[in-house]
Amino acid sequence: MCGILAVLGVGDVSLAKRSRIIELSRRLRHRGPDWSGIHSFEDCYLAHQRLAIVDPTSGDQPLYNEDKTVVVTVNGEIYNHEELKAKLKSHQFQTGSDCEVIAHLYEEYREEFVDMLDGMFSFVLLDTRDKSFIAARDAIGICPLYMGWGLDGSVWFSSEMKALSDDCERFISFPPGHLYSSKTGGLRRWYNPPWFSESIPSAPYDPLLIRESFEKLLLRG
Ligand SMILES: NC(=O)CC[C@H](N)C(=O)O
Repeated sequence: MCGILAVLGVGDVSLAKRSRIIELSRRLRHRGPDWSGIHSFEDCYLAHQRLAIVDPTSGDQPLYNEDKTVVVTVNGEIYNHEELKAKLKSHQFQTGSDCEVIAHLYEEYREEFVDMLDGMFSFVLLDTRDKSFIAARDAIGICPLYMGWGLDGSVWFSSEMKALSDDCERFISFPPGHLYSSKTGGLRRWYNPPWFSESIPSAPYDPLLIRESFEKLLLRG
């Protein structure tokens, strides 16, 4: 599981606001009993409740890039993290967490890396250099994510509705396979498999091929 809560642009850097966000993050404690973490940058807060799975000793979150200008809070598991790390030779990883790869991929590819991830995930990433942020959810929505808007102009993301419903004027269930970018201010679909198209398949029915494809998928899991 793991629980994530991110509050961006809340316009309040008081201790009272920080305490409120920690209190709200505690509402997700049942999702992650192993660690509680929070990173704040000006009026942006990223919190995490961790159920430690990959690298329990050093993978506490939020996670960062090398100089800590990129911060990320993640629920989920990135199955192909070793493969992706191998592509990021010039990067120095601080932990053995599968999720750290997200911060480094962002440095290389900006918003265009989400379809490189093989796994189940919901995450929020803050780039402190320009205070922009992105949030994304896996292709079919295995990991939950909600998004909300506060009256003060703040944008909220949470694994469960209960951490944002009291403080947001309105909120939605974050659509699976989508990415939110603060730069464009909107949601867009990152998951675009060829079978989303309306075209009717012309390949003849081949039960053996179907069986082999299913087996391949199961072995990968
Ligand atoms: N439970 C989770 O979402 C796990 C997060 C991350 N993969 C870890 O192992 O810590």
